[in-house]
Amino acid sequence: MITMNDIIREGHPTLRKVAEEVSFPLSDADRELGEKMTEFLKNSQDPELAEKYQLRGGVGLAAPQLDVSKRMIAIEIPNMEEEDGEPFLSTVMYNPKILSHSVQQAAIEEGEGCLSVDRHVPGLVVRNAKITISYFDQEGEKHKLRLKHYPAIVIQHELDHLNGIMFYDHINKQNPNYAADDVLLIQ
Ligand SMILES: CNC(=O)c1cccc(C)c1Nc1nc(N2CCN(c3ccccc3Cl)CC2)nc(N2CSC[C@H]2C(=O)NC)n1
Repeated sequence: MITMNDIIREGHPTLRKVAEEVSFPLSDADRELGEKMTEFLKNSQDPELAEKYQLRGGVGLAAPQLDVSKRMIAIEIPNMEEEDGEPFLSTVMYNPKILSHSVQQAAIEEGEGCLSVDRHVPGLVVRNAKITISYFDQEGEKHKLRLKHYPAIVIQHELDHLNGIMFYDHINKQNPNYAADDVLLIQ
């Protein structure tokens, strides 16, 4: 199973590389890696397993964070309403791509965290509020998805990892908590 030891931290060059597209049919390695990434996110959200294996909670993980410079991300966003219900979004995306996005921007009011960043970096990370993405699943089927607000932010954070971008690259240097009046602040 993937643990925090497998996650590379800021300063590691792979986090600043542009990752390579994945080819289909998937190799066994790429298929298995996707499954392990999902397993990590689920474990990280389970209080007992997170405690037992000292995992930081995450809802997204990109292959470059495991020192694998490939365009694949795992997303595991729990359903905020009912406990133990179906997750809001649980999938591994291969060769994900933003097709279009809103003019409207949004940011998580509390800022963003990253499993590859062992420090609290305060500030608003302003992103597109709504995005339309395409991606391929494990079977090579192409999907198109429209997302908004928190899920859209999570996907953009993970997509940034595929292009060597860290969340704090977006934070306003002069005033980290600056966001224009029309930026939607997400709880
Ligand atoms: C500095 N302030 C903050 O971090 C911050 C502070 C407050 C609120 C938010 C909302 C913040 N922000 C933030 N919180 C998260 N989690 C909340 C806890 N959760 C989780 C943890 C444990 C079990 C189950 C779960 Cl569900 C996991 C996800 N995740 C991200 N990000 C940025 S986009 C990718 C995503 C990611 O997975 N990061 C590892 N940001």
